[in-house]
Amino acid sequence: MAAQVQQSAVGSVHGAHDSVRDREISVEQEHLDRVYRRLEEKIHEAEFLMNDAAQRGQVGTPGALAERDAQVFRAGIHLNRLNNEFEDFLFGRIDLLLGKDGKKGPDGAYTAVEPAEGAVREDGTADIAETLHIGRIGVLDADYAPLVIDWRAPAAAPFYRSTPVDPGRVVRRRVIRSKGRRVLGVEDDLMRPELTARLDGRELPVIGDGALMAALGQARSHTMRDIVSSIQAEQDLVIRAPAASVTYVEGGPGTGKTAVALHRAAYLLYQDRRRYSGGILIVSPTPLLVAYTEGVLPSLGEEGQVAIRAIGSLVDGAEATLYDSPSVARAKGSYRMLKVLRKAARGALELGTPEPVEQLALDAPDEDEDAGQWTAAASPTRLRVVAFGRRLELEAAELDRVRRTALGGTAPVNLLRPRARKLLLDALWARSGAAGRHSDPELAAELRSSFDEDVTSEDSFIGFLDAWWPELTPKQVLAAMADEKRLGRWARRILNPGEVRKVARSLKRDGHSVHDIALLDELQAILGVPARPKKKRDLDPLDHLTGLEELMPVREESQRERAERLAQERTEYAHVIVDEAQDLTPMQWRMVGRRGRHATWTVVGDPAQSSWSDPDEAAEARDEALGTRPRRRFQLTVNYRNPAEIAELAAKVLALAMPGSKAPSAVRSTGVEPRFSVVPDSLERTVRAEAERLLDLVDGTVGVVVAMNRRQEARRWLAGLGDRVVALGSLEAKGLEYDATVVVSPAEIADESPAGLRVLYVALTRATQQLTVVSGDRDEPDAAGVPDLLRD
Ligand SMILES: Nc1ncnc2c1ncn2[C@@H]1O[C@H](COP(=O)(O)OP(=O)(O)OP(=O)(O)O)[C@@H](O)[C@H]1O
Repeated sequence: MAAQVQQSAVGSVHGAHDSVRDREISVEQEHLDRVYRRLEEKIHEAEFLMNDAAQRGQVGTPGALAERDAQVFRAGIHLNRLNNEFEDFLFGRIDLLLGKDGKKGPDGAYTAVEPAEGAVREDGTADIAETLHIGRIGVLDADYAPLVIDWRAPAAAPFYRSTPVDPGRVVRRRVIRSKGRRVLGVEDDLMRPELTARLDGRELPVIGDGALMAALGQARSHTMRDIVSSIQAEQDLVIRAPAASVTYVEGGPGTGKTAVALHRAAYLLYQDRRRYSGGILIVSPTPLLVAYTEGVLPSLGEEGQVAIRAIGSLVDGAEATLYDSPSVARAKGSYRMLKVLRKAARGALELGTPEPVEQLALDAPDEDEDAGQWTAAASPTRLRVVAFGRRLELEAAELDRVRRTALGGTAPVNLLRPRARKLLLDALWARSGAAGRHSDPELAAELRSSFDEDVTSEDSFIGFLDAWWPELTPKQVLAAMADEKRLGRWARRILNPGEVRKVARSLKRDGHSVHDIALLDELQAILGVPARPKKKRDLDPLDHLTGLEELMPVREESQRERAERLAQERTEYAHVIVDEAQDLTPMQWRMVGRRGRHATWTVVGDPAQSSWSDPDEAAEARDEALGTRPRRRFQLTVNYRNPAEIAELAAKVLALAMPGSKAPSAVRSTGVEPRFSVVPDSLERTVRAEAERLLDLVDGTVGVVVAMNRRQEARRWLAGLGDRVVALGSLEAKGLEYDATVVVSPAEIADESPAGLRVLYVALTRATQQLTVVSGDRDEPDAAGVPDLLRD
């Protein structure tokens, strides 16, 4: 295919400059054409090999064949997806001075890549010795020379790590913007502006003001974009950090923690696909953030092995749909709940058989309408059986004793049932008087075993055991806790009476809160699941992964379906990434910890944005979940989201919320100051008018953030304004961003919970361009409308 030279989108006002830009675009276009020609060749090869292999069966060593086929076949898949989905398959280029690669760092990237001696002449001139193109996947030409280097390969690291302060061999770093097969533009950053560098005898041209600024200024949609073409050096260090142990990342709002976490998942898969076939779990705070970030991994060519799940969706068959008030959340999230649950799981046994058992099973997702009510047939208080022709009976006191002894075991409650059964038989045997009948131990044992058989085959015994030691499900126990008196008993000296009342009331509601999900998971561990005959299931292709087989399921099952299926089947993962980690309660840390007992971890968060009121307790739980694995700590310091004007305002709240902590520095300024608006009469009219004004000003999205208890009415305020604008409760705004935001009543948000100031800090840091703060009386605005909380 002939190279197509594309016209620059920029007009010709700038004359000579534009012709240089056009020439540079056409240079990149030629390269992209070569890449596509090569990909087409590979897809043909792949089809040929596939057909050939199908006709002739396996030839050669299966591993080697499969590996080779997989490579070409993967190229085919990528080509299809490139044509359909990717806007910028090839996105970067670096022009390098002559040099020798230095030492490899622990992450496999070259760390000390300095120019060779003599690469820069004394007069400040130098020649470009090597040019590398960077893209979403690697492509080699027919001679195995790289046409495109995968962004995750060590050789691509200088594209991200080189800075004017520490340029290494990189002279010019170029971001290429393309759509499908068409190059649309280029943006250059000069890493060594002091040099006069030549490429093929011509001076190296530099186009544009840098790609980062161009990316940051773009309008936002309701889905996050990948940042693969503009990852910054400090972020790249985190993405490529070795997987072993725990990678711990802190950074203020907008420093790219979520973006980095997602790119890290893609990087880890690239590094060691086989190891991570055990699955990567990304835990996100809200379903909104899951929906916002879901597209990033597919855009990086990865999805199958990564499950992104909200913290309220980690337990299959239960989904968080409700919010708890701060005081209920505080009780349910705290470590104290562990003791309450242990007591409840044991206490629930005494309540007898829940009715109907199946309807409340944890794995019956659609049938939990009764979760708030505990309808039980009372636990039997007498056991009557006939054995060896005699009637035997155990009364309430004896049954109680047996139950207490059985519960003295350390196994999960449901797994103690065999022990309880054995103790019942012992008690009945003692009553039978048959114990001393034989002195010969063998005969005595025989007699006992026929006694046991006699008793256990009786319907009355079987029925009794089912009612007296029913197999409990987590949902049943949680439902049993909705009774205030009962909960009061189980939580004596653990929760105060006010907490008992509120927690019990919250459990009466139809549905579960995000905090209930962690309780259900804990109960599952406390109760245990008795072994059942395993269901036959199809062979998991990942169990026998070789290059080719890995790709086969793509045809029968979409990547997404496969990811969902695997996510459901999996209970433990090879790597766990926790986003917004500062928000996890102790009980949630326990839940997440159970999913990564043998995993390596990446934990990203910002203590200043924590909505959990007791950070010390949460830190203790986190340390317990992460165990003694060594930690590698990183700090992200640059705010890519908020313009300086907005970051400065938010920093005032940070100073109140966490005195002494440092806000990240904003990377850009827009000259647009935040706007302050007071409510003259109707809050609804003020907010709606402001949202309309902002919708006119920005191309992308507008978020209206209100206190949690106003979110329903706020949705009504905005009715009919279209889907570019959304209303959010303050806790729902976590991790999201909008072109413009309206923050309604800082005082209301701050007063809503003990962590209210930190929640307000989150709300104020969501905007990429414009922020309006609307104040009511409670905010005590000054003459300029600035609320008390945001004044100097
Ligand atoms: N290197 C980068 N190039 C371009 N955009 C970037 C870069 N790093 C971050 N961003 C953008 O900055 C914004 C903030 O990123 P992200 O949401 O990952 O930050 P965060 O640290 O998780 O923020 P928060 O703590 O507020 O949730 C996003 O729009 C992201 O795409």
